Amino acid sequence: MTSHIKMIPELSKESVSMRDPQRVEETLNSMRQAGPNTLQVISDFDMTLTRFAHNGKRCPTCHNILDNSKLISEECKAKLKDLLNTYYPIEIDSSRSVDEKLPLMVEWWTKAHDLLVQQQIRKDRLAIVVEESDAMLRDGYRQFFDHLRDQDVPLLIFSAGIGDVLEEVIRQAGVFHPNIKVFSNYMDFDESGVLRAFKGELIHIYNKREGALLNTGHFQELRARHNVLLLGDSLGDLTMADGVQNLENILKIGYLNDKVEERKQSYLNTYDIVLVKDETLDVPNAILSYITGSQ
Ligand SMILES: Nc1ccn([C@@H]2O[C@H](COP(=O)(O)O)[C@@H](O)[C@H]2O)c(=O)n1
Repeated sequence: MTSHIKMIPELSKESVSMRDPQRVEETLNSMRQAGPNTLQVISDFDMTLTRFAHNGKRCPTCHNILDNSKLISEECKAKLKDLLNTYYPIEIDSSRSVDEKLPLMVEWWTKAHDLLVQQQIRKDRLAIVVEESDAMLRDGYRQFFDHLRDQDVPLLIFSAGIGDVLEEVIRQAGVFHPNIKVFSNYMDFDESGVLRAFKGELIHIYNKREGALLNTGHFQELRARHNVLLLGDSLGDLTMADGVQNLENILKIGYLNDKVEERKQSYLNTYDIVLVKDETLDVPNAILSYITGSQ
């Protein structure tokens, strides 16, 4: 193993796999030399910044936080559960192509959002359902968020979840710092605070590239930050940095949470560092400390 990688003991964790450690070393070296002023972090949210499981039990996504809450009728809960049981296996099915999955993912998100809109969800109840949920950020989250704030490194959270719920999760954890920007599906409430639709273009798991290209203003503001640390948990997350201007170095870290054997090769082919069933932010934190010269 090479020297820079040795400097980051977390990369020797059992959960870590790398297709090309040499490339990881070279990228880390360039990013460290360029320093924190040239860095931006782009991260997915559900199952990337949040835990996939805790004590053997699945943790909820933003959608699941609402789906399982007291804001949803029993009948609607059953329908949302049916949708999850139908479409989640498709999302993680490595035998189907993205082209085949894409329309089915649009179908899932659209049907789920239509059901949520029928539930007359009140904006002022979101905080309480997040509080009562089992949502959990990954271990080491405080170090992750606080370090990026302290180093003035912008964090873009790019999520196909629900922006209002996501924001509430990080707000309640006390880490919704001013360096954070969120691209996600936001709820549209009427004047009495009742959900009536979702705003803007739908973001689902396979159209993050289009979402990135719609937000050129954000990437224009960050044009001097040509080094990117990208964190994701699906192959769709790999396109989250497609709007970055003057990209020089990108290091992609992928969490492989589910169907590990079937999917490991495709993750190794596309992510620089693959974290298998790792519920922590230890590796991203160690890499950030290294790049920003804080270790
Ligand atoms: N009705 C739905 C639709 C999607 N999901 C899950 O949300 C995840 C997307 O969010 P990211 O932050 O990872 O972009 C995705 O992995 C779906 O499994 C859901 O739970 N319910």
